[in-house]
Amino acid sequence: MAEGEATGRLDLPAGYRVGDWELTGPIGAGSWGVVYAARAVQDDTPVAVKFLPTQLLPPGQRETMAELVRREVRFSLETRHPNVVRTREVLTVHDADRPEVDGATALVMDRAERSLQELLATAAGEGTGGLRGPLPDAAHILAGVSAGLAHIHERGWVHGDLKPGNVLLGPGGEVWLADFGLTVELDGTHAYVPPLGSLDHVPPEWWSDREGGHSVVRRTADIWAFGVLAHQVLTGGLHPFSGSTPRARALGAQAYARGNAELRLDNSIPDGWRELIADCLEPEHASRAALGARELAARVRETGGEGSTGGGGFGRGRAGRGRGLWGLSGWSGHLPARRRRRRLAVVAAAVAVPLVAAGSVVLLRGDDDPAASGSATPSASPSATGAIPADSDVPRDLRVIITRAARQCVYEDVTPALLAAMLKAESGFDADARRPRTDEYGIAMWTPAVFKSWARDGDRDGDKDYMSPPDAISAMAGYVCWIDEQYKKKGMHDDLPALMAAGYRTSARTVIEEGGVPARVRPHVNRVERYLKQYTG
Ligand SMILES: Nc1ncnc2c1ncn2[C@@H]1O[C@H](COP(=O)(O)OP(=O)(O)OP(=O)(O)O)[C@@H](O)[C@H]1O
Repeated sequence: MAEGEATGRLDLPAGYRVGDWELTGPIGAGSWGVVYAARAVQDDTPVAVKFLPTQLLPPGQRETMAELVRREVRFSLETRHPNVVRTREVLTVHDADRPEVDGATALVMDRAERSLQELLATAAGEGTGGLRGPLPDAAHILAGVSAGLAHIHERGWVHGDLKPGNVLLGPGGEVWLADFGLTVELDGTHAYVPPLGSLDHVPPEWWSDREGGHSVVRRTADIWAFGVLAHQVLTGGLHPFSGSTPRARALGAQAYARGNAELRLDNSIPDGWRELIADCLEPEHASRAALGARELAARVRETGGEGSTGGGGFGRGRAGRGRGLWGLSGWSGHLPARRRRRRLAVVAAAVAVPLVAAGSVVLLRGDDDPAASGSATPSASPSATGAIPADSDVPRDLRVIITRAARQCVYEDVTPALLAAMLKAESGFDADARRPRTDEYGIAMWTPAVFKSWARDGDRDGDKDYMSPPDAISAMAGYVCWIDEQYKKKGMHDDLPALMAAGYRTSARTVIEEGGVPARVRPHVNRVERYLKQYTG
């Protein structure tokens, strides 16, 4: 696509009032919420307000999303612990002038200075020549995370999405776990969740153990995630499984779990920490279960020489420096590798799955998704549902991605078949497609500068990349959905697929101003229509 549009995201001005809180500026957006910095009108207390808009979703998604919001609200309000971010208030926004936020849930939280993810990114940026070291106050951070985890587990919950992005660092050195929309309450020892996760932090069994399209989630998923996170914190960001992409690292973890590879923790990690991380990264759920979060927290404190886990000291050198950082086992630079554990070949029999961002949860139907199996819905024809027919030329691995992306849109005329037809016309489904002359790249032919406004993390690997098909297609769906809405607002209800294809090639404004498909993109739109007809019969 060659022309830009203003972003369709929530865009609230500084000074915007929500209850007794006044926004001061945006902080960032996750997959299903947008976070703003704010202050108390009465006394300037700094807070962060997370907006969770459910009201614009179609009924089916809205219900699921509302359930996830209820979870986040319930857990946030029920929990009081120094290592869990405090939610001060939960509000519903009433603002008829701003439909994009009217009816949204707003969580007012203590404001962090940054996330652990940001700290790791800074550390990676500062490392030179590939040299990395432990984060300052690594022991303090890990003590806080493990104490928060122990508290959550003792309440009968699983965090489900433990990763550096969900660990917040407060202004006074506090370490807070955050993001509970995906937290589940266990029913006995496990719960069932949609099969999604942050690829870098899900345990190996996540890939294999499903029931009815859902995965079992157990506390040991959090323990695995902690092991990965601890390795990252102690090495300035290195993942315990090598590989240049999350998927490659996940494959490494699976090879290790099957007994085909050794666990190779970074040599720079001292022995005490190595033992601890290796116990968290036991390949089987059952052996991981031997390490409860409370014991884990005690071992972290002991290893790191941390006395308490509350606030204080972060960034000021209280914890970790000198005696504490490398703890009782001391710093040893390049110690001999930890004793090799014999790994039995395992077909993962037990499962634990971190939950992931709610936006994705809403969209995912799991393995019962017709697109996932490549087959059409048995009860409705593809032409009626807009599903991608099983015998089409749409590559199998793209079908589920396209279907999920289409479901992100509240409007039923943004169908998987339409997105597939557009992708075929744009790039012929070629993930490496390039048109440097017009600055268009990847499967959805995004112009990088335009992609920035619409970027989505479709594969949940932590970045938004226009060359990644899941990211590019998810962003395409969001953009097309927005274009569709613009037409509807202008009373344009006819021939919407053609108008959407034209808008994607030019812009919604151009199409609206010209009152239809601009002549210069007519050949392209004809192609989209032809492919759409093939897919819908
Ligand atoms: N209480 C807070 N104080 C300061 N910043 C916060 C707070 N809560 C969240 N943030 C920041 O706001 C941004 C969006 O957070 P959010 O929890 O919505 O999504 P995320 O965790 O980044 O992504 P995802 O939801 O996809 O996992 C992030 O940069 C996060 O660090």
